[in-house]
Amino acid sequence: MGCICSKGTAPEDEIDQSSTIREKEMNISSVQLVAPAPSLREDVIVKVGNVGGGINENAVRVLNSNVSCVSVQLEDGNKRTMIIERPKKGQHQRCLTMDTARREQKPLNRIESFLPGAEGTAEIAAGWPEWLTSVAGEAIKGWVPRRSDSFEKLEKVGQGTYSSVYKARDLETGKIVALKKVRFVNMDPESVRFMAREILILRKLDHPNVMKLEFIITSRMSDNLYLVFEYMEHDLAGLATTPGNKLTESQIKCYMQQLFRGLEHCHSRGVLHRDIKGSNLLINNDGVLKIGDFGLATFYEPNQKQPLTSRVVTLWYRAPELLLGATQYGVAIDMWSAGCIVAELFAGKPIMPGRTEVEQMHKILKLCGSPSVSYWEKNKSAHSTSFKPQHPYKRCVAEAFRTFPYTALALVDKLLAIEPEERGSAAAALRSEFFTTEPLPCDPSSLPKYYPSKELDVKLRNEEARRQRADAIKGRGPESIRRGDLKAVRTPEFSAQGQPKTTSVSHKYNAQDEGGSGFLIEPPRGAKKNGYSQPSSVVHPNASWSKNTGSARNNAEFSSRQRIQMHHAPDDSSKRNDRMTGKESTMAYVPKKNRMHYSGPLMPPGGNMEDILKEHERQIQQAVRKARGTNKTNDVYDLNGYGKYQR
Ligand SMILES: Nc1ncnc2c1ncn2[C@@H]1O[C@H](COP(=O)(O)OP(=O)(O)OP(=O)(O)O)[C@@H](O)[C@H]1O
Repeated sequence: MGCICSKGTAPEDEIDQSSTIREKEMNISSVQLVAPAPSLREDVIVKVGNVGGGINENAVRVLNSNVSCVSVQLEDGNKRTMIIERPKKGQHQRCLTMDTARREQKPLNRIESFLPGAEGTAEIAAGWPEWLTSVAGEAIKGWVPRRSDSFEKLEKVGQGTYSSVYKARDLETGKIVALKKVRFVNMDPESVRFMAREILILRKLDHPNVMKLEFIITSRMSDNLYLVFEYMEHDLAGLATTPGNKLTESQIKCYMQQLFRGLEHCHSRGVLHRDIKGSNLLINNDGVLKIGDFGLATFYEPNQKQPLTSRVVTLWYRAPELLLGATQYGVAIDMWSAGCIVAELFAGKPIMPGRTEVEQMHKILKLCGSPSVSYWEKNKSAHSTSFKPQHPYKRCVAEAFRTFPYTALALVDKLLAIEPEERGSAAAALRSEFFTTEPLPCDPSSLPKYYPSKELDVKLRNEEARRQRADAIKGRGPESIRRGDLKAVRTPEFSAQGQPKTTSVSHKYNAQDEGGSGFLIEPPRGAKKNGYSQPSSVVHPNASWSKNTGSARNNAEFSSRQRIQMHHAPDDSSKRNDRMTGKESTMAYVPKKNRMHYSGPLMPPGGNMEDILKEHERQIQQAVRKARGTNKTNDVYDLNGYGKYQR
């Protein structure tokens, strides 16, 4: 049993300094979800008891304006947790209370369900550290943090670019969970905002095929932040590459059906994932697939004018329009990635393992054919000049995948349409013959139980194999062609003018007016400055991003020319974040002949793509041979075919 009160006017300026809450018993039996009590700080509550309110009113005066959830002892002897809502101008201040007994009966972590969401006035920061509430208040609104000592860490199970993932036990429920420890350096507000975007998006989604964020762990005293998810034993990349594990057609259909269902849900909630790939498709021992890692996801609206960044999606799964620098795009980019995955599962290897953006685009054109003249017109950008092949290519999807079952080929053919509009929606994919004809998708519960087979497990397995070949291998192959280098980068979106947003830290996230991001334009999540470790796939146009950096260089439309300038006329003093190590390194001038380019459209405008690619491949081959200490052509990549898995 609890109560809700609404009493007394509280002008906004007064509440900023302190808050007086009065509560009056009312029946709010609809309150189901109750937060654990946040710790009570004595300096917060100066008076408990009647402070001038009417009869039967209890009141507390709260001094600290950041505190919005307090625990108090009422006159009737009951202990109560009071969650303070800050009123809008002219509105009454309200507080919500619930008694301890009820809380103990139902120790849930969410309080959002009884907050008047429609009114949007609640601002809850119960026990959150200030660095988080001040920057990411909206993302944690209505939630209270779980305490770290309520989980037992078991082992590390994943290492992402931005996080470490641990298997852990929830000591309250005994359930095994995954703790994703988010890395921040210096608590930079920008990296906190990127993380907040991920949290906001995860909270908006609720579907069996989408990873659910269950809790967040932190405390007032802590700099750490853990996101708590259901524990998933596998990921699709790991399963697909487990030796001897050949998926049947109906098993592939089962996984892909779940992928498209999850995508359909994300898209219906206005969320683009922007990094669909096998290692982000997590699978549990019941065969349930869930889309994970929403670190690159964004809110979008079909006709939104706000440009989005094109520097998203891991290279092998990146749609051609993104490679061409599109800043207005939609669900079709996720559909393209999904098409690459369907084909990969049937082919048994990634279908377009490009090492650079130029090479990726070249592989796409070789497989999917040259687009129409109007396509180039539509996607006119500095990039398109570089990418446009001199000779038209014929589409050869049907030929390349002739061994695929007919319905799979038809689906892949549709999803790998060069024109985004032709790829259709996730709902349309689910209605396709692929899912409706024999063999039908099997039931997830009928899928075999596997040994843990995450990308990390595969990495460890491969490392072990490499060690065994140690005699032949002197050192490692060029870092740039390892899969890690193909990672997309977490980037902010751009304001309509392409200017860095100057949103103040107290500005609330608003997917509508912020063009989907709601964050300041600052170094991409991953750039050294913002605290996340540096991701790998891009060279930033402006190596030393800073808050005051001019807009043009931060513009989503920074041209390939700018990147070309970085490669071809590097300033000795300029620095860049090393894509492989995450460390800042000086970009020294290298004589043109010996320079190797691993990322980004590297061609001067008007360059001959075929020649450059040939030279590029020759250099990579040479480097691989050198690294392996052998002159024999290595088996790392089949440069004419589809290549082998590299992890
Ligand atoms: N819920 C989970 N259960 C088990 N393992 C998980 C879970 N979530 C993530 N992992 C593992 O941890 C790895 C890293 O997680 P995630 O992809 O979310 O982090 P990231 O820092 O965004 O990584 P990336 O660099 O791939 O974007 C995953 O590839 C996966 O193997």
